Amino acid sequence: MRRPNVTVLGGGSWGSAIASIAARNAPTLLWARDEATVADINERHVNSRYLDDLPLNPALRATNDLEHAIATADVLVLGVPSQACRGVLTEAAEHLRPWVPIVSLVKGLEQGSRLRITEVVRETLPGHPVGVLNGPNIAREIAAGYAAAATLAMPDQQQAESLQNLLRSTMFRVYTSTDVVGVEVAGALKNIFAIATGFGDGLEAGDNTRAMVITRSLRELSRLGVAMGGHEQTFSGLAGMGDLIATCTSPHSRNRRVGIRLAQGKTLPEIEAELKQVAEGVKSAPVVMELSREHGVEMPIAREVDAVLNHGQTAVRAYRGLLREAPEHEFHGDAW
Ligand SMILES: NC(=O)C1=CN([C@@H]2O[C@H](COP(=O)(O)OP(=O)(O)OC[C@H]3O[C@@H](n4cnc5c(N)ncnc54)[C@H](O)[C@@H]3O)[C@@H](O)[C@H]2O)C=CC1
Ligand SMILES: O=C(CO)COP(=O)(O)O
Repeated sequence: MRRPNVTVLGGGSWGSAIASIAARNAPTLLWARDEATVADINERHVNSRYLDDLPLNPALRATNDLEHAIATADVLVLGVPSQACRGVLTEAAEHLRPWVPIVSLVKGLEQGSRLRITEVVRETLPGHPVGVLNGPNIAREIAAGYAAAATLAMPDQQQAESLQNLLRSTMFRVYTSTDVVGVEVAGALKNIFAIATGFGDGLEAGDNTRAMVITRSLRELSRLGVAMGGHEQTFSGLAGMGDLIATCTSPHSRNRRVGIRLAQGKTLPEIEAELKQVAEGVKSAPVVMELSREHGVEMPIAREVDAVLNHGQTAVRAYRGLLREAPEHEFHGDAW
C-alpha cells in the first residue's frame, strides 16, 4: 500500500522536529516561508535558525511553494503560530484535496474570534477531519532524540490510531484520545501559567513557590477546560499536567522566559526582540480572560499574568496581589 504523503506547515522549531519524525514513517514535505530555512533543510539537513545543528532526518524535504505542499498532501500537519493559522489555511484551502485529515500542533487561541485552532481549521477548511497533538514536547529535546510523549486527539479513535503511526518514533510515544477540546485547551493555557511561574523564578522565589503556582495553575486550567467541554481526566494527562510541568520548569521554555524577564524589569517589546520566537501565552492571555468571564470561571493566576502583559501591572505587584487572596477549600473554592 502507498504510504501517505505528510505535509507539515511551519518551519519553526516544532514543525521541523515533528516533520523529521514523520519523515521516518512516510514521505514528508515541510513548508517554510523562509528560503534560507528551506535551503538549510534540503542541503544540510538542519534548521540552524531554530534548532542549531541538531540533525534532521535526511529524508525530510522542504519547500516554500505552498500550493505544491498542499496539493500533494494526504495528511496535513499545522505548525505555524496561532495568529498566522487563519491566513495560511485560507491560502491553502483551494489546493487541499477533500477529506485530508489535519493535525494541529498549535498551542494558542485566536485573538478576536476566541476560537481554538481546530475550530479555525473547521471554519477555513470545512469537511476535513481535524485533531490536535499536544504534550510536554520541548522541540529541541525531541530533535536531539530524548524520550518524550504526546497525546493525539481526533474525534474518531480509528483515525487517531492511523495518524499515531505516522507521527511517532521509538523515542517519541504518541498516545491517542478523542478529547480534542481538552487536549487543545490544555496546550493553550499552560503557556500563561509558564509565564506566571517565570515571574516567581525571576524574583528568585524558590522551589515551594514554583510547586504552589504549578499546582494551583493546574486547577485553573482544568476548571476552564471542563467548562469549555474538555474531560477532567485529560488535564491530569500528558497534555495537561505533563505539559504544565515541562513548560513551567524548562530552561528552554519561551513562555517561562517571558515571565522571568518581565520580573527582572524588561519590557515586553524588549523581551520579544530578544526571543525572536513565538511565546504563545502573550497572545492567548487576553483571550483566556474573555473565556473565563464567558464561562464564569475564576482564574486569579491567569488574571495577574494578563494584568502584567496588558495592563501595566508589575510582576512583583502581581505576586503580592495573589498572596493577599484568602485561600478557601483546596478543591472547591475559586480563590487561588
Ligand atoms: N517549540 C516547541 O517546543 C513547541 C511549540 N509548540 C507550538 O507550535 C507552534 C509553532 O511554534 P514553534 O515552531 O515553536 O515556533 P517558532 O517561533 O520556532 O517558529 C515559528 C515558525 O512559523 C513561521 N511563521 C510565523 N508567521 C508565519 C506566517 N504568517 N506564515 C507562515 N509562517 C509563519 C516562522 O517563520 C517560523 O518558521 C506554536 O503554537 C507553539 O506553541 C508546541 C509544542 C512544542
Ligand atoms: O509547548 C512547549 C513544550 O511542550 C514549548 O513551550 P514554549 O513555547 O514555552 O517554549
